[in-house]
Amino acid sequence: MMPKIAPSILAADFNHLGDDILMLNESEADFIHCDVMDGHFVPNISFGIPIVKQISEITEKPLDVHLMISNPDQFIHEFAKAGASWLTVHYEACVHLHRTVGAIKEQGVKASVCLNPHTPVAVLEDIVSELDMVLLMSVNPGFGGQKFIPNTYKKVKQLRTLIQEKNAECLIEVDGGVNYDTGKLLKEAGADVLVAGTFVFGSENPKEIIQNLRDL
Ligand SMILES: O=C(CO)[C@H](O)[C@H](O)COP(=O)(O)O
Ligand SMILES: [Fe+2]
Repeated sequence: MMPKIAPSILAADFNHLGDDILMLNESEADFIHCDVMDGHFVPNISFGIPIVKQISEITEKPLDVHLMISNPDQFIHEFAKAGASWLTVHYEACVHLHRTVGAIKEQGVKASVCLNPHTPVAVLEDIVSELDMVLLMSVNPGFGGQKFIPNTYKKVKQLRTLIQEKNAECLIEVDGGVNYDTGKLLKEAGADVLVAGTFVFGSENPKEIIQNLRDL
């Protein structure tokens, strides 16, 4: 199956963000990945609710919002109202993960949980059946343009096995350091959605990169 592609606008030119969103409307992108960072859960600050809302006003693509924030429960309603179609919270940021996942679904938004590179897939055993997607970080969250961590391939395979064992219907998304080489191996390992920031927006022709990633 063709992987879905979620360009991360963290690597877009924020002086021309509107143009980049309109360009993505014309592309084969499946989602727009929005990286929200709070300077507390991760050592960087990106953007928040107002920017997500403005993107939602001009995009034709579902917004895949990756919350790298402490205490995400506090903001679920606001991000849903701002136009998120998917909300991803970090396992490491949630004390009552089952409650948080329920709160996302109550908003009519698809629920996704993210694991940092050091967090084993096994922690999802009792929640995976409730999820629409799992996001595996293939870099430490906080910055774009980092080097892919190869241990991720093993985690994709372990997650695929867990999803099958539990009869769950849950997509596997991978985020960080995705390019043609890592993307191909991720697809072979069983990934459904590839996030790509630097590789897409660092290129002269982002639409072609998106198309090629889909066709890997
Ligand atoms: O969540 C993220 C960083 O925390 C980004 O989505 C990720 O890093 C994508 O960027 P790149 O493709 O440049 O590695
Ligand atoms: Fe991300």
